[in-house]
Amino acid sequence: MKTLDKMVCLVDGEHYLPVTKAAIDTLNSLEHIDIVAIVFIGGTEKLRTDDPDSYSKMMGLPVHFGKDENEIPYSLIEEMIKQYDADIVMDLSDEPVLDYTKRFKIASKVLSLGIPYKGPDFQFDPLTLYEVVRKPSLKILGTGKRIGKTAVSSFASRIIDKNGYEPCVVAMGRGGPAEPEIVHGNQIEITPEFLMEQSDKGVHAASDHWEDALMSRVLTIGCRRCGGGMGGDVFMTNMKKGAELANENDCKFVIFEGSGAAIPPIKTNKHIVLIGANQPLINIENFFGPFRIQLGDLVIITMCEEPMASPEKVKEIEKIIAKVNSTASIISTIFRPKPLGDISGKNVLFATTAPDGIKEVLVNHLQDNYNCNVVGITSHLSNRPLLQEDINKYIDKADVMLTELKAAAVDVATKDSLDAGLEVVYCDNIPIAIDDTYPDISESIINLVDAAIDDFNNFY
Ligand SMILES: Nc1ncnc2c1ncn2[C@@H]1O[C@H](COP(=O)(O)OP(=O)(O)OP(=O)(O)O)[C@@H](O)[C@H]1O
Ligand SMILES: O=C(O)[C@@H](COP(=O)(O)O)OP(=O)(O)O
Repeated sequence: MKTLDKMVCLVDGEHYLPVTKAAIDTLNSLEHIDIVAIVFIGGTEKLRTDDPDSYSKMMGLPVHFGKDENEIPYSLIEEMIKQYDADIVMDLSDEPVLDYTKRFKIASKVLSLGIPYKGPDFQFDPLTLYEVVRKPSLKILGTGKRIGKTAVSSFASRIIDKNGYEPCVVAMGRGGPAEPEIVHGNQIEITPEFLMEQSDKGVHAASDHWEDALMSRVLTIGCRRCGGGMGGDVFMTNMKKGAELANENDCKFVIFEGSGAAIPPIKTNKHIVLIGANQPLINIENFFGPFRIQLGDLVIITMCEEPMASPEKVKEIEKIIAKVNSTASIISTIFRPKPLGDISGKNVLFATTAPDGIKEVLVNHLQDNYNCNVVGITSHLSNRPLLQEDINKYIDKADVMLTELKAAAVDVATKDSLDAGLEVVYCDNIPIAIDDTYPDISESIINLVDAAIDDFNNFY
């Protein structure tokens, strides 16, 4: 049975008023729709009156106008949703009043108020947010794949753990398990041989929860997800079950980690949003980039160095974030590799998913800081045939396989190396602020955790 939807309609002056009125009457005649307000969003070509009273009289419903007829009244739309406690916004406007960018901006505002935004051939739905966590929590989400959510999540959980908050991480991924899987990263030793055993069982042993468990040594819960909508909702996930497991387990703070640009469908107290400086500006500034940015209490921009991004591009991204979300702290960062084992004096083959253009920087960092000799590097960890070629090329010269725990790290890199008698050492990626004008990353994370705990205590 359909419930009654309180609807706010967006109309313009490019439509002849009787045409708009006919559409409004059609909608209002449907039993499940109750139009509570109309917002006039611009356009003058067929507009005979811009007097709200006479327009409202003609429509037989309250019509609200913005202050400037040449601007889309975004705030007025938000106000009307709140004032009328609307359930849905229906867009009866079109070009030239609205273009794609303006429509995405309206969509972002409507979705962040938790209701759908609908037009003749589209509907965007708000995020699914299950209210299941019974502990203070935060989520880490991002604007794309491989922009550093796992690296930052591992870094954050280590800091949070070190400061005595007893965290656990619930991660979802497209290679995650059918049932949420608990990994006691704080208790078990995750060796290459152990990961091989997992991989031999047919599971994705480089999935994010294994990486989190290995890098941060805290309890992690691995979940799966399939599909990712434009606003970040997923088609299918077992993360709600994962959250319920976190409730039952021995931890006091929960970190939910997104996958690609998909957002954990769990209501949390605070949000860290990650943006890759390598991503096209259009995806950060347009579409549902701003929707994600506005969720952030802390926004971390990753990969803020050449060749991924020029200093000018990083500044531009910072400007976009500050415009969309003036209250969030922003930290621009780079990643540097940190081996989890001793590689000093060794000949190293390094396997990574980092872009080719940064290879030399990574090799120099490893050689300068870990007293090793990098005999080969492959950036093809996520392309099995090319990875195999690179491994064949260098394996005879190496004593150690140093690899990120991602993609084909276990089933190819670890397997080949163990077979060839090499030692396998896994490698973390550490976020570092690009200069000291930015807030300290660790301090910012701890402040956010404290704020999440306050928020949780106020609510309960
Ligand atoms: N200096 C660097 N410059 C650019 N990229 C780097 C650098 N160092 C590491 N990287 C890459 O950054 C990426 C971080 O990956 P990570 O798994 O943390 O991202 P993610 O957002 O969690 O991805 P997913 O959506 O798969 O969960 C890796 O591909 C890593 O190789
Ligand atoms: O399955 C997972 O855990 C992650 C990461 O897998 P790797 O790419 O690290 O293997 O995939 P995603 O979140 O991008 O869907």
